[in-house]
Amino acid sequence: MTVCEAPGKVYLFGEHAVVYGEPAVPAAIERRATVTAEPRSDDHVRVEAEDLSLDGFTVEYSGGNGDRPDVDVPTPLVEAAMGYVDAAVEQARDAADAPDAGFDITVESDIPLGAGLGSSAAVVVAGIDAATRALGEPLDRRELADRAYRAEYEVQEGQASRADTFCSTMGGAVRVEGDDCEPIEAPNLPFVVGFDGGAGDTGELVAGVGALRDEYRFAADTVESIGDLVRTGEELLADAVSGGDPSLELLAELGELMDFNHGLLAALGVSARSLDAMVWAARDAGAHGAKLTGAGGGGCIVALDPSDATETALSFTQGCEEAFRAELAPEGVRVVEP
Ligand SMILES: Nc1ncnc2c1ncn2[C@@H]1O[C@H](COP(=O)(O)OP(=O)(O)O)[C@@H](O)[C@H]1O
Ligand SMILES: C[C@@](O)(CCOP(=O)(O)O)CC(=O)O
Ligand SMILES: [Mg+2]
Repeated sequence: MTVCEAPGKVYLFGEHAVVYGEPAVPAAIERRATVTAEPRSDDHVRVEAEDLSLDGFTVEYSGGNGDRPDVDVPTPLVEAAMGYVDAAVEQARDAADAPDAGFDITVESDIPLGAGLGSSAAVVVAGIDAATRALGEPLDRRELADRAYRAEYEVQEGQASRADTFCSTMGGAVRVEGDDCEPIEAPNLPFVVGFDGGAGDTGELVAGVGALRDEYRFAADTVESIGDLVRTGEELLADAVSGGDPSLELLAELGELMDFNHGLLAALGVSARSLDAMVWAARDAGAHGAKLTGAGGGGCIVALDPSDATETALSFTQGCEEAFRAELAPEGVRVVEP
């Protein structure tokens, strides 16, 4: 039995624009998805994913030949829910050259689903790592990140960047621009997350931005402006002391860019009333800056505040279901010793 856990992430800057080749800076946070993989003697894959519905469900299906599970829920629902785990298993089989490998898989996660904290990437990264290790074919982290990206790309029908999967694999803060992915040094940023209890559809939201960008020159310019903003933010981070507490001046400058980034994302149509309400509650409480994180449409915002004021204010904000401090996760995917 092999158990691996991989972190979720927040975007300091650059989501959506990163899909079109602009740079982005996500940072891994200490909320993790844990995947257990146990090889089976047959080619079946049995998945237990308690978080996927209120009651959870278990499905079993066979490998490689397109068989779908026989369960008591509509097939599109199962496929939507199972897509990422399925794609992770396929990548592991391919990497280990074991097309008929079967697994018992268990997924547990404290990353809310579809809320912009990268639950899908964490599940895919931890899943591929656990399954390849279970087959005795562990991957190096670059290959793991690459295969996890391919899994997300496939499930999201070509609408994915490498940002989430690379960040979840490596941990810490990373910079992604097209195929170019590098860990970067970053100070210990005081992230506070507000979660509205809802979710957005990543594929649909990415497609919406794509359509605007195709239709209007000014929408394409907005995407490019996000890229300019990210480059400005990167310079600020490069000048900061890595690992230490950031200066108030740096927080103020990063916060201003986060506010700007939120405005540009809202212009691209991916914010929501609940996200705007949480962003304003954070700013009113004295956060240095606040923005939605991830695909948007609903889900989470991220604010910068070393004090407790933002977390407290968010917890009293109508429409905010949960507020929490998100510690930077310096370590990416890792094996959990039983
Ligand atoms: N705990 C989990 N168990 C199984 N699948 C999960 C889990 N968490 C996330 N997923 C998969 O990831 C999908 C959500 O991914 P996505 O829409 O990209 O949102 P995000 O990555 O922002 O959380 C879920 O619909 C599900 O398929
Ligand atoms: C919108 C996007 O930039 C980030 C999506 O993040 P999440 O899946 O909502 O956590 C898409 C991508 O980069 O693949
Ligand atoms: Mg995702």
